[in-house]
Amino acid sequence: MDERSEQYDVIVLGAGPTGENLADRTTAAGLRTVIVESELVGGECSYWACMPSKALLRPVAALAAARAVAGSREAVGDGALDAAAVLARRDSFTSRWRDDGQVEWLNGAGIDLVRGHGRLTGERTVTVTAPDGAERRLTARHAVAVCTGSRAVLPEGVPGLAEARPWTSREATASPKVPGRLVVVGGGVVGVEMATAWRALGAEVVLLVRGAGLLPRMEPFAGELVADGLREAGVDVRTGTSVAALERPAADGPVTVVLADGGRLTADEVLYATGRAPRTDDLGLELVGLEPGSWLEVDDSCAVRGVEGGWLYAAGDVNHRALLTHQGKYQARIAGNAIGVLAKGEPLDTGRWGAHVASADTAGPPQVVFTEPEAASVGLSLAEARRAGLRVKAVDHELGRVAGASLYADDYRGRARVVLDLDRSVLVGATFVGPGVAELLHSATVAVVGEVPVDRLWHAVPSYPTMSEVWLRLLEDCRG
Ligand SMILES: Cc1cc2nc3c(=O)[nH]c(=O)nc-3n(C[C@H](O)[C@H](O)[C@H](O)COP(=O)(O)OP(=O)(O)OC[C@H]3O[C@@H](n4cnc5c(N)ncnc54)[C@H](O)[C@@H]3O)c2cc1C
Ligand SMILES: NC(=O)c1ccc[n+]([C@@H]2O[C@H](COP(=O)([O-])OP(=O)(O)OC[C@H]3O[C@@H](n4cnc5c(N)ncnc54)[C@H](O)[C@@H]3O)[C@@H](O)[C@H]2O)c1
Repeated sequence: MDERSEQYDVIVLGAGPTGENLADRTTAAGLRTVIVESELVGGECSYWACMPSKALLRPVAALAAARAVAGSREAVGDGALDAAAVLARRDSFTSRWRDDGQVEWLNGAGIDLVRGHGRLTGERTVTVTAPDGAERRLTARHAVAVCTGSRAVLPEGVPGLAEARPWTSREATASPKVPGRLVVVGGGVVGVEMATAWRALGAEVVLLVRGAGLLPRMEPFAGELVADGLREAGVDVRTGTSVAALERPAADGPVTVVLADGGRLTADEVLYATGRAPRTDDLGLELVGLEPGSWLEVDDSCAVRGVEGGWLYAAGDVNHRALLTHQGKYQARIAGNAIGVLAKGEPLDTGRWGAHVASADTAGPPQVVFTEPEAASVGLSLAEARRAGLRVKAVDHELGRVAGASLYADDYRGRARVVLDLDRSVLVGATFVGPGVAELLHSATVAVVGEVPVDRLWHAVPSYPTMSEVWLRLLEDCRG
């Protein structure tokens, strides 16, 4: 070992939710672990993604819920959200972009923190460049885990895009003020959530979607009901619409969005919500024969494929298996435990649902889209199940016909679908769309991941009168 290097058992690059959980697991396994962070401990999720976006969206749902019920509707009247109070609450959820609380957690968990940009400079070796340019060399006895996440990606070849200084998810979640007019490009999760939030906070919002509908990875009815909700809230949703160019002649002036059909829109800000790219461009990946800037391909224990000695791991967004905080944390538990077991010289548990296999990524991870209505899904959509060659049928039910839903909101509108594998009589997917469905999802996740036979699910009795009684109707049709 080089005398100038500091030796650890495990080095974790990136202190987002994935890196923090991975470091926690390896530390719990008795391995001395250091985490390297170039920005804020807590990562994208805490400061520019999940937490601030959900802090902006929760008041929208709370007001909608009050409006949906006679009696409370009269109490809130036509009042708009108090934007200043919502933004202040968002700021408190991001700890005003300070990470002292999370650093305290690392200290308590016994994990060392080194601040700066980490880069591989040899086998099991990382060099960290601090903001002042000082360098530290760290070596790992057992593993280096890359948990560096992803950043927003802007499309290439759109004239004027860079000069227009578009918002990405960072500005959309952290803006200190409500723009008067906002154009959102992209009908994925970031696009629909941020259109929902900023519209409710008072912006005029146009949502431009190049495809035929919103939320293309979910069942088609999810995108349709979310589009209805956005339109009812006053968002101008335009499908089949592409941007040809942007013009922002004055740095502090408005931006003009030129559409492919020749139309023009003027806005104060334009948000590009067009997907993510891995933060692997300056990581020294070439040292291990990998392409800088690529997603890191891993096996089911999150070990990076093709690296001799099996010492390099990648978990969370950076491996592109499932760009969700809960899946990153799940992979972190799997990979952290795997590193711990291998360090003891013991074998991994690699069966389909083994302790060291991130099988839930491939079964179809759960996801909640916090729009109004909410959309929640787990497992495969009907189309995905068919593409996978399964013999399936979809069973649908209008949620509003369930007593719990009709109590939840007057004129409740929502839909549930389960996808039944006819050969095994288990559910392989479920989708719920409607106000307040987020908390319904975990029951479906347990059913899908547990591969619980429909005849046994029949004995899982939902409480009356909750929305969960939709399970009774769905299961009746599955059995019938
Ligand atoms: C607007 C928005 C809303 C979202 N909402 C949700 C949601 O509600 N629920 C959900 O499950 N998911 C949500 N996501 C996705 C979620 O944010 C990501 O899946 C999650 O942050 C991934 O965690 P991670 O730890 O892999 O990466 P990150 O959170 O990106 O953390 C990576 C960390 O690595 C650091 N880093 C990068 N390179 C280096 C380096 N070379 N050296 C040192 N440090 C480095 C970064 O500074 C960062 O702190 C949302 C995403 C966006 C954009
Ligand atoms: N509630 C949640 O769980 C949540 C919330 C936000 C983000 N996320 C995660 O973060 C990730 C990133 O979200 P996202 O919405 O940025 O990405 P996304 O991939 O979900 O959606 C991007 C959308 O932009 C469209 N697009 C791509 N290039 C385009 C272009 N040049 N012009 C117009 N449209 C274009 C795509 O067709 C796609 O529909 C997602 O994988 C998501 O899972 C999760």
